[in-house]
Amino acid sequence: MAQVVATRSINGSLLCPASSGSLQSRADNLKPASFSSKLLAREAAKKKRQHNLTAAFSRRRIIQARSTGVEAQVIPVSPEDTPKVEEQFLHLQQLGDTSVAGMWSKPTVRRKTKIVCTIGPSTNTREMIWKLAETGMNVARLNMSHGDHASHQKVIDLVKEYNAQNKDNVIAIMLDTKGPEVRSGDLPQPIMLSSGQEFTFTIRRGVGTAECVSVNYDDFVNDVEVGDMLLVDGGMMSFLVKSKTEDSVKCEVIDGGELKSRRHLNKGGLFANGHNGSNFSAADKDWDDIKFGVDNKVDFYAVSFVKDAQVVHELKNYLNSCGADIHVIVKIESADSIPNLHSIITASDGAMVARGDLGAELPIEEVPLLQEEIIRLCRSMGKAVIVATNMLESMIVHPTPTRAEVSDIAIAVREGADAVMLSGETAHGKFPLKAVKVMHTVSLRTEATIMAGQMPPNLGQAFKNHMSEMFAYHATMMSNTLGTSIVVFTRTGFMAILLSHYRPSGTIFAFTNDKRIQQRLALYQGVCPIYMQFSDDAEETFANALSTLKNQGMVKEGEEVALVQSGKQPIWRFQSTHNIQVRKV
Ligand SMILES: Nc1ncnc2c1ncn2[C@@H]1O[C@H](COP(=O)(O)OP(=O)(O)OP(=O)(O)O)[C@@H](O)[C@H]1O
Ligand SMILES: CC(=O)C(=O)O
Repeated sequence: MAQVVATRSINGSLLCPASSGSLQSRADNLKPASFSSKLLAREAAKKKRQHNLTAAFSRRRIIQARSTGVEAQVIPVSPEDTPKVEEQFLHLQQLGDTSVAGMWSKPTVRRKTKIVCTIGPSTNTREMIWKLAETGMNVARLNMSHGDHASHQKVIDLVKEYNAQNKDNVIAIMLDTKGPEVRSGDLPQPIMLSSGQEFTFTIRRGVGTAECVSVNYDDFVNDVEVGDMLLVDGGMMSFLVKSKTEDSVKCEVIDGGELKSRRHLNKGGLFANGHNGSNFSAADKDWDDIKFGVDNKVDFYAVSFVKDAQVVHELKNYLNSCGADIHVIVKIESADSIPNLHSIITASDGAMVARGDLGAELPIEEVPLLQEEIIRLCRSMGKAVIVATNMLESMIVHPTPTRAEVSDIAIAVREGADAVMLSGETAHGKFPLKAVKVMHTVSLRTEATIMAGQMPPNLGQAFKNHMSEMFAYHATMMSNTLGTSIVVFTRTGFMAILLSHYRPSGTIFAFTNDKRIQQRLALYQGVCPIYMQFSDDAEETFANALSTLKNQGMVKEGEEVALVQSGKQPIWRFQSTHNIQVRKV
């Protein structure tokens, strides 16, 4: 039986949310901060800040004390990247977040758009994983094109250790497959190549000199023609093919630069015979990596160069056969995938706009249009969507971003991405923590200007026959109208993910009794996942959840929350199947 319980009367029409006083005041808060309002807010916060900073210092001391038992690790980043405590919290206060002293003060709480960080040499230590998590990382990405299983294992273990210690702020793990890509081989050190000089790519293994480097694709020589233009990393360097032998391709450097190890090669179009979306099953390394992910119970696979839905079905069948509950994010990065976008996304749990390769395979001017389209499609289909690559590229070497990069993040947030991703910025950049902080601050600021109720027009349509979708829709409407957060109980994550797709303006506090689900939910826009044992009694569980939120400073005494109990298999079926309530904390 469906039941809707409201413990207070709702004035005004749901269709005219602006008539609600609480919404109006929230709208006022969302207005872009003027200089004067910023100054007033600063004045008012001045006293509080003194107190908060003292608390922040003690919290930092606790964190430092926790890590003192750990063997010292070399952090290969600039010392400037270590944020000063004051600096760390000031920007939150400027954005109106005055709850910086509590354990829930972690930036993840208020920000809705999640941050994916690629872990590499700059960040693969215990200290840096901890710092990234405290600065705002929600998902740790492991790129299987680099490193080996031992190095990735170390990172997975560290993230799991962090999660075990910080139960309120868990980090999801995403394993990004190498895919059927063409890469140059290892070099003892980067080599400088100048325009006009000759350079050779060879299919011979293990070559890495100043004149010649190996390529990992046996059909490379057959696939390349004299006159072709080879692009490194999507165009950072380019090479004109001048001649071929049985095992090598001689080129003239057109756009020179620094060639490093394992660089991505494109042909300004497609390589044939499987590179650029070959059958996924053809890539043995990918299967080894997938199994590695199953063994380590990662949360997501990001699958490279998906060209059709078959690849996703194949992977999902495999995961079912070994009882692995891992979600599949398809990377949209090959020209072949574009005509099949709808079926690929339907088969998956979400998509990544992998702009690096997308911009190498298709004209770059198509990338922003495709980004908008892929986000729109994912949101209308209730799938997660991540925007990736070059978001803060200049911060690999500089401590501040370009203004264009800041706008890029703001656009992805406005378009409604679940997450924005950092690649080289956190993997091998000089300022990984500053990059996360910029992403956090820009996302938060942009979100503050987005008005409630911007759900995709056809989302409700697609789901209108399902009871839980109807409840997600109405819970969103109710919480938007009243200006409350939403509290939801979920064993599979389904209901929390569903709510996230409706993009309610308040936080979705998702209580789950499964730690893996808590981790998975870290990717989803607006969801704050909380682990809690459920009791047999629904009422007792609700009360526990509300007191947890209150005790941790997530909601205040007297505040109202919209509480949703629904889903494919409601938890307390015998008590009530579906209900939405408004409760006073
Ligand atoms: N696990 C790792 N070990 C060593 N270096 C890494 C690792 N992960 C990333 N890197 C470095 O960081 C760079 C940026 O990471 P990113 O994940 O964007 O890889 P990419 O090779 O540039 O592109 P793609 O995402 O298409 O694989 C890499 O080119 C590599 O130099
Ligand atoms: C992320 C990635 O693989 C790309 O942008 O190509």
